[in-house]
Amino acid sequence: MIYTVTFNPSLDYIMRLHTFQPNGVNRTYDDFIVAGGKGINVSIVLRHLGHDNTALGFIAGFTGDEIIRQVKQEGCKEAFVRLKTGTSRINVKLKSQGETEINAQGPTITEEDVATLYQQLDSLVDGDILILSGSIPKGLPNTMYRQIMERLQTRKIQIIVDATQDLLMNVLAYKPFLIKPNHHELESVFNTTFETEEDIIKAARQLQAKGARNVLVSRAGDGAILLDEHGQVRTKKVPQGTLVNSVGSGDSMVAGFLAGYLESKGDYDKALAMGVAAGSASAFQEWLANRADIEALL
Ligand SMILES: Nc1ncnc2c1ncn2[C@@H]1O[C@H](COP(=O)(O)OP(=O)(O)OP(=O)(O)O)[C@@H](O)[C@H]1O
Ligand SMILES: O=P(O)(O)OC[C@@]1(O)O[C@H](CO)[C@@H](O)[C@@H]1O
Repeated sequence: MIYTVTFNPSLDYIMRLHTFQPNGVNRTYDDFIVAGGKGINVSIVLRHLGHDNTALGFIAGFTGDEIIRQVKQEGCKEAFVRLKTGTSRINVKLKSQGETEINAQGPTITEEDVATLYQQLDSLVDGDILILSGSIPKGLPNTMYRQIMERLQTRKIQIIVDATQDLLMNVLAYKPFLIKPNHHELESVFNTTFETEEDIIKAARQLQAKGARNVLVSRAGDGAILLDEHGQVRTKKVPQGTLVNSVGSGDSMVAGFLAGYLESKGDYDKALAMGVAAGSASAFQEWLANRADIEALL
């Protein structure tokens, strides 16, 4: 079974404005609200691709109810821990001349809530796949994902981590199956700016040396680079298309990569191709791509 964990789900409020003026009254010409949070996006795209999965994580308040409704509507199973107080966050995505995102902090998660998630994770068995994706709310340590991996280390569970900074670096010793930093996240890990593709590969190699089995670096409109567990470096350009909404394209890439890997029984060329196609298919439309959109780009 495939499980995703989203510690900090959201409703994404996508607003389109002709121009965005700070300190003024701005009005949208189009807006909509969709369930979000990285793990949830991965769950939805996996489901769109025909892969059953269960979304785990923490949900609170009326926003949480709407997130659950949408997750179920998309056909995903869910077993979110319902928090007793607070509300799941609303993240604002402003699309005008550029893209501005305002991601809220999210509700407080108590030790008791985390213990409930641990109990759920204790039921995972050999062969399961777990995706830990996105930020964690204030108050939780940046060792959170590492603690989960430590707890599961005696079982043969493939774990994918999409996180930034210490939350990501702390898991490497536990040999995640896949990590997917974007190139800006990789730059900030190494506190540098990449000039060439070779610079990116060098940095990704260092993460592999620290334990990550596969490193997939996404580069938005410049495609992606995969350093696979067999020592191969593969690059992929994006297909032609018009950017409509890039929110969730990285998560779509993770879902596409995993689906491609599973469907091809471990062929990394196919996994990378499906990952890029899924990322771009979502970037070229208002929301998360369907299987037909992804196959068309493949
Ligand atoms: N402008 C674009 N044109 C074509 N494809 C794109 C574009 N932006 C993103 N993609 C596709 O999506 C993939 C992931 O994009 P990106 O590197 O922006 O991930 P990310 O930063 O994790 O995204 P997000 O956090 O917004 O979900 C890219 O590798 C590419 O396949
Ligand atoms: O604040 P985080 O957890 O880093 O990112 C949250 C988020 O920006 O990620 C998704 C896109 O990848 C959105 O659905 C969501 O709003």
